[in-house]
Amino acid sequence: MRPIAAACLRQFHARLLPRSPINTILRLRFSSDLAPSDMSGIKRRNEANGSGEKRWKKKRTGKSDKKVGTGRFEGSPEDILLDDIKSLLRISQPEESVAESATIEESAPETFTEVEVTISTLTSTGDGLGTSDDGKRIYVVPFTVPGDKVTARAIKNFPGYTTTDLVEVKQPSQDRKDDLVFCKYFGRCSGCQFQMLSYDYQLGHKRRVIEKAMKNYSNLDPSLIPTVGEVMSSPLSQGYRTKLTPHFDGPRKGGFKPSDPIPEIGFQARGRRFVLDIEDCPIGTQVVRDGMKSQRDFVKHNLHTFKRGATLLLRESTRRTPLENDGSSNGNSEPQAYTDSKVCVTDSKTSITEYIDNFKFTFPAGSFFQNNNSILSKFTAFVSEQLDIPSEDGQEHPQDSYMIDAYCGSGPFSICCGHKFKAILGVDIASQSIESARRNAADNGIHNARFITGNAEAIFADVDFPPDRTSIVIDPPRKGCDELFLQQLLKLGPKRIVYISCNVHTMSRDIGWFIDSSAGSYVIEKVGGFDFFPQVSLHPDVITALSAIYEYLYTNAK
Ligand SMILES: C[S@@+](CC[C@H](N)C(=O)[O-])C[C@H]1O[C@@H](n2cnc3c(N)ncnc32)[C@H](O)[C@@H]1O
Repeated sequence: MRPIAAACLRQFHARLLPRSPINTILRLRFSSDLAPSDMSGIKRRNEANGSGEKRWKKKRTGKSDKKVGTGRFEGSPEDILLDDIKSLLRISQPEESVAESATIEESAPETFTEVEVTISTLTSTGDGLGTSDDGKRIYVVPFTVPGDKVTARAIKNFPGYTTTDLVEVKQPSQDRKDDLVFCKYFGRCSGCQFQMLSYDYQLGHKRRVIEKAMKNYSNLDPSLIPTVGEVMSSPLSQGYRTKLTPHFDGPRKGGFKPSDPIPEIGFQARGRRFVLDIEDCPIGTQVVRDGMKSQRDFVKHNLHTFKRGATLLLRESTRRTPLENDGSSNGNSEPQAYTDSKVCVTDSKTSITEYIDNFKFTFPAGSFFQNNNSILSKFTAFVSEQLDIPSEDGQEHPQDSYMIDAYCGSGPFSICCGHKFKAILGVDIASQSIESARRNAADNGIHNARFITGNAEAIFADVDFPPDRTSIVIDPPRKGCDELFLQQLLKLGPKRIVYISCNVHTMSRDIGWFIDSSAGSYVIEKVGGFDFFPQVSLHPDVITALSAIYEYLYTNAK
């Protein structure tokens, strides 16, 4: 079950730098009642990972566990937060003393007592961090900004750090803009924790998260990492989400009874395991917000029909009606060619429609499609440009070039970028998405595309495109690419690779492995971000797009 804001971001330690004991020790996971910003799946994660204290004391094995291979780094929010804590601890006290002696008790406050904290850092997960007076303990304080002086309530102690609730901002940072907060659930809901930051500040922070991720998790020499570009803003910073999934809990057995009270219907409460009742969510598009109200009413009036708790689906669908050419204008010089009307779909099997520019996409409401339509036009245009293969003598994209669309979903890249390629091959593990991709390609006049269902690496058995005239776009889920896929990609050696990710941490891991393994055959040309999730930290908050250019792999072999 996902709360309102899914997320993404992460880290690593340069292989060329010495790894301190604390690096390894800190690869523990949260085992608290609290968790970082994305609370989804926390129960399962806690059960799987055991106690944080044991993990803290885990000894390093001497092997990097952040490379492709066994025990590879998964880029979870817990790992990322812990690495940020580790960095701050390292600044405030000698590494050895932290690594060897950290215990829960050391300088730990009593649970539920209040502490005064000055926030010095904003983590990649979106939490503020401050150090205790003796420098031996870090306080993790949600909804804070570097420079804030706050009172926080200790919730749970771990070796070296304490998770807290924010009680009061005693002296605000100059970067805190509380008048920007637009949602009445701010501070209690687990989503949209950046509302008190200007949008420019949010974009700057997300850029720093990408920089940190590439530096810490790619294992690459810094000279191989280009300057991280600006994070491109979303045209809409509120009212952009075309999909919301509020949920409610229910009895484990026997279903709801007529006498049962109406449960809380909403999103995970910040730092708690219960659902916060949410009547309205202003980051949803208007039709999705309206749908939320009517679905809440539906649950209230039909509670007895639910056997247990449920996740509600609210998904925007667009009906586009061509206009008669009556000379009316949309305000630009171009006459308006259509009108769009929106409806909210709540059945996951119902087919819905979205447009990116004039490209039309239909897919089942429950399947994957990007949730912020407002940014898709400039994002797909950017990806299209990165896929271009410069010809020998200039900038022109050769006519006889080919495209691979790995993790293609219902085909947005094949369709928005595919017109300039001679042939396209797409792959996705979800057969439903592949059916949609085939239909969408046909509907949009892309007749040279073939889509196959399977693991991404299945593409390599099927592809016969000449590598030096092939571009590939890779858009994996948050866990990144499988090792086998990366190995075969390296073997194929396509001319251009555009890696897109909603988890910059696993992306950095994969790209680091790839660049390193290519032994100079590939270089990273560009790294930057697109802010798909304004107001939100981590999951999925920034989509990163990176392009690597093929230099000479296989040149001599052919
Ligand atoms: C982030 S989505 C991207 C989808 C598409 N590119 C888009 O922008 O709509 C990741 C996609 O990877 C697919 N996927 C997950 N694991 C996969 C695997 N092992 N092999 C191939 N596809 C996979 C999912 O079904 C999903 O469609």
